[in-house]
Amino acid sequence: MRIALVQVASPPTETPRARRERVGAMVEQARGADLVVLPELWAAGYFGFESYAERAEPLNGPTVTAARAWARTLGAHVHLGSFVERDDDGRLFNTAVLITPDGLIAHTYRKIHVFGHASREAELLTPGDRIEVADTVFGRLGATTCYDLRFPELWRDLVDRGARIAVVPAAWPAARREHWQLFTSCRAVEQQLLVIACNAVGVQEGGVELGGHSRVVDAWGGVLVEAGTEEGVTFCDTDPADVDRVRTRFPVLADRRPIPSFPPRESAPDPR
Ligand SMILES: O=C(O)CCC(=O)C(=O)O
Repeated sequence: MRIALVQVASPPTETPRARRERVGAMVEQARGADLVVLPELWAAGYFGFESYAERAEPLNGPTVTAARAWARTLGAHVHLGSFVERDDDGRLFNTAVLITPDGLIAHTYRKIHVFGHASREAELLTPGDRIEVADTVFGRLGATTCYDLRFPELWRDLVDRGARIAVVPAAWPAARREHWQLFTSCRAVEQQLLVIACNAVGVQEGGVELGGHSRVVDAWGGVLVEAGTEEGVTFCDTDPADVDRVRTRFPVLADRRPIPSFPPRESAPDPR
């Protein structure tokens, strides 16, 4: 399996159409990959909160339509990262989408843990309330988006649903890059998954610098590839069956035990 991580910048002055065309040309450089992965909210720009409403689109809007065409042209799966989705009731979501080489939507995931620290995402977007996995030629796959990396219970749920691969689109700031590296490695080892994590780069609204360092981490914790802080395409070759080999050789997941809850959850103190 050849993976291409497409690290994208979203400069505030660029128009949506110009960005789609520029990113489309970058995706073209990923030709030969089986799975092409992009970051979180690259079309709107994660920190472009003022434009979320204006740039929100339905699932058949310009961003997903462009990504479906890229998938067909490359004959590859394209995980478009995520985009600001507007549903029929006018609610906005941070929605990740996987597209097959035929241009069909194989999987969507609306980010559950919307981010509210020096971020207006939690104010503007509705959190998702569903976790789903998709059966692909690479194995069963799920997605979690950026801040979701900090919530291992979501990841364990993916494992319980049979996921072998987790794709993580992100707009993770450079200021917390060590956390990004730590959590992507940690989730891979703890959940025994192949983690494919694609981050944004560049400086966005408010002067926030995104951290790059998109990476692929195998189920043993090996960092198979790690990009730098520039825009561009980074390739990684791996065998997704390695996940099963790790789970068989070191069957931690089979050793799980029911955990008695103390104090009872309803009387647990507020940790803040
Ligand atoms: O958790 C973090 O430090 C970054 C989260 C974030 O930027 C996001 O969810 O978009």
